[in-house]
Amino acid sequence: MIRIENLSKAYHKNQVLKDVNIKLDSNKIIAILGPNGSGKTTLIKSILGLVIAQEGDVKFNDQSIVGEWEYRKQISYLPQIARFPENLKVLELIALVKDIRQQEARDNELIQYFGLENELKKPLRNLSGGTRQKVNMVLAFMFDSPVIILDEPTVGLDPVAISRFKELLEREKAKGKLIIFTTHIMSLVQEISDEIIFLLEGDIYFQGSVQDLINQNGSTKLESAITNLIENSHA
Ligand SMILES: Nc1ncnc2c1ncn2[C@@H]1O[C@H](COP(=O)(O)OP(=O)(O)OP(=O)(O)O)[C@@H](O)[C@H]1O
Repeated sequence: MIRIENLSKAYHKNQVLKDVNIKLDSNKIIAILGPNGSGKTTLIKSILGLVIAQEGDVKFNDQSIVGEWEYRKQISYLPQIARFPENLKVLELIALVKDIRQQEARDNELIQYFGLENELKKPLRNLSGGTRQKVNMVLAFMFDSPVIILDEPTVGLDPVAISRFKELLEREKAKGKLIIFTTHIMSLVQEISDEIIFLLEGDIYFQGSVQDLINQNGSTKLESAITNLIENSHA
């Protein structure tokens, strides 16, 4: 579905992605992992066309995304930090995004699912951090997009909301979608991902299943397998 081919991106002298090659297929939940500053958000933004790489290409259904924007209608995106005008009310924000996208939306169902009924008339500046993230969840899941990209989706969410989020992801995957997410919470990765892509200093250090990573790095837990992976890479 998505192919990243020989992608290199530098911000001035800071080489963030180095000749990255990845294939991302439907019907999977894929976790992009790596230490702070390893290039996860840059990689995601390259898929979305928000970051322009110096070299390489991103193909969506075998077509290069360079100069294209129509393909974006097939992707839903939850950014790491969502920036919207603070005076907008929740209901107005949802209406605005629906208006821009012009696609059928299941916002009401998700508002109930995340218990946001009493927040709809509040301006964004009055929302708690977790409630903001629930609103972002509604925006990310309300269109029936074949690809869903989530940059640190569980930040600020309480345990009930996290459990609802996981349930939602499984349901979306069952529809044959491709779900890509980043997180620093290894228990979440172990629980829900089919595949891991591990980035380190702009290189792909590992791509495969959680079990393969654990087996390769001689540990029983994902967290220690990743620590071993990083330590071995500096050896
Ligand atoms: N717009 C930008 N201009 C200049 N440098 C940038 C820009 N965006 C990111 N960077 C740099 O690129 C590198 C990778 O950043 P990126 O946000 O992709 O990392 P990340 O893996 O998502 O990190 P984190 O886990 O902290 O979210 C960092 O060194 C960062 O400072």
